[in-house]
Amino acid sequence: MQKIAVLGAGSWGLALALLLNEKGNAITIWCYDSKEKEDILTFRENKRCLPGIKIPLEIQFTTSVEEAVKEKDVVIMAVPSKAIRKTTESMKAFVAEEALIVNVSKGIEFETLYTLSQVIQSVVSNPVVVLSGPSHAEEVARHMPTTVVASSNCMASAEKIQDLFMTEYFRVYTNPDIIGVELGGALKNVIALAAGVVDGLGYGDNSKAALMTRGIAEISRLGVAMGGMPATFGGLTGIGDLMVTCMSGHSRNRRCGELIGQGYSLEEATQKINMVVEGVPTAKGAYALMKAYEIEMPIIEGIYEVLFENYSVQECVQKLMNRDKKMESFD
Ligand SMILES: NC(=O)C1=CN([C@@H]2O[C@H](COP(=O)(O)OP(=O)(O)OC[C@H]3O[C@@H](n4cnc5c(N)ncnc54)[C@H](O)[C@@H]3O)[C@@H](O)[C@H]2O)C=CC1
Ligand SMILES: O=C(CO)COP(=O)(O)O
Repeated sequence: MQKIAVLGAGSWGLALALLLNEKGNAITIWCYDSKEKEDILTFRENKRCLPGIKIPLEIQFTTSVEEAVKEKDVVIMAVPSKAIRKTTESMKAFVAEEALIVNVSKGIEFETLYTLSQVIQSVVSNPVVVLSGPSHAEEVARHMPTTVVASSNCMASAEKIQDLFMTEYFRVYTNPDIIGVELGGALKNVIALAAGVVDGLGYGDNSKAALMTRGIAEISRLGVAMGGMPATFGGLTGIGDLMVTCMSGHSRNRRCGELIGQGYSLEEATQKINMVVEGVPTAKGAYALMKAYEIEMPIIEGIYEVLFENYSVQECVQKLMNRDKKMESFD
């Protein structure tokens, strides 16, 4: 039995907490929002983001970071990417030196262009493991077979997390390529916004397949330039996560793109979804990385222009389809 803190009471934090609770661990969940905590305690459910999933009484909730992380063996970071640095700073004084930190959030810190494990590692010296892959909370919470990857610079830590999370419905692989794993998980959210635009515009499967295929080419081009291994982008945290996010009815990023394709503004779309849409801030980081590494990433550039430079989705499609003719390439 491990003592585990889960920081974040949204859909992913809760789904993973339920799994770890089923395996006999002692779970304390930190809520950022006291109203969210009260609602969860009243209904034993988070009706905003994981309706219909009951939360057992033995799972504890607190709004104190100190109470959540003190004397815990494992701390799971399940807050939005923009809050990773602040949340890590707030737990620094209380987290045990030997506690394993598991990041399950997906994004890039815009100010530093760090991956999220790099952000955590810049604040605390605990070993950090990233858990990523095609895994919607709504399905994991209903025990639907799911596969993910645990990645770390320390393989022994990745293997501990593999053992901690493995169940009959949740299969965990390890992969030592942490930069490749993190970039795949973060960047696919931007491509998923584009896939949603395809749905919103009423285009078909041809367009979606094109976006996904050329999207993974863009992700791996940048990922390899940043030190990732090419094979990682063909794996669960690359093409696997891209597929689930671009095709799923659960995907917040795809749905946000769909609303934008239907004519809603970015603000209206994110308000309607009322859950974190990581592709939006990540588009800014991805665009800056594209410039910094001088990599061609036309889909990511197009989404950036739609979100932040007032381009219409029609202009974006036209620009993509009328680029200079070229040979198909994957590097
Ligand atoms: N939902 C899913 O199926 C999956 C989500 N993820 C990732 O997990 C992370 C969390 O996503 P979800 O649980 O879906 O989000 P959510 O929108 O369901 O919940 C976010 C949680 O963070 C809290 N929060 C909001 N602002 C905060 C702040 N400034 N500081 C600290 N906490 C704050 C909210 O109160 C809420 O408990 C994201 O990076 C997402 O990409 C990864 C895999 C699957
Ligand atoms: O990362 C995810 C699934 O692996 C969640 O993606 P969405 O935010 O698009 O729902």
